[in-house]
Amino acid sequence: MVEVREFTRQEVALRDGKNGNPTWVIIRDMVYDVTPYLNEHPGGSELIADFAGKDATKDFDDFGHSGTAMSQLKLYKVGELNMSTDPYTDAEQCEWEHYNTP
Ligand code: HEM
Repeated sequence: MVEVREFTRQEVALRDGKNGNPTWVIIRDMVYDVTPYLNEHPGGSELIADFAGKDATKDFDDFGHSGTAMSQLKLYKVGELNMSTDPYTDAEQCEWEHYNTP
């Protein structure tokens, strides 16, 4: 069985694109290293760089990215968010679930 790598939000936050760090983003509980994609992004590198080390789910969805964008994203997956250590408080978690529930 392939082992899924899990990361906490704090671990992802260390990959903030600064000081030579890679640029990781969280989208729907998945963790992506989009460093090689920054300069290929049709919306420009800045829009993604703003979310380096952070959760970009809402903004990614708000733009209404195509299926192509979603499949591009898959190429950069490095793991999943470790939900059991998620530091979100209950209230934040509710808000999170609110915009992630179809
Ligand atoms: C992190 C992974 C991301 C990937 C793989 C990605 C991929 C893409 C792709 C493939 C397109 C071309 C249109 C389409 O197929 O939908 C696109 C366009 C665009 N994206 Fe992203 N995107 C990402 C993140 C973001 C974020 C976080 C934002 C906003 C905060 C953003 C804003 C935009 C905008 C504004 C365009 C339109 C550019 C234009 O047509 O002038 N993207 N993106």
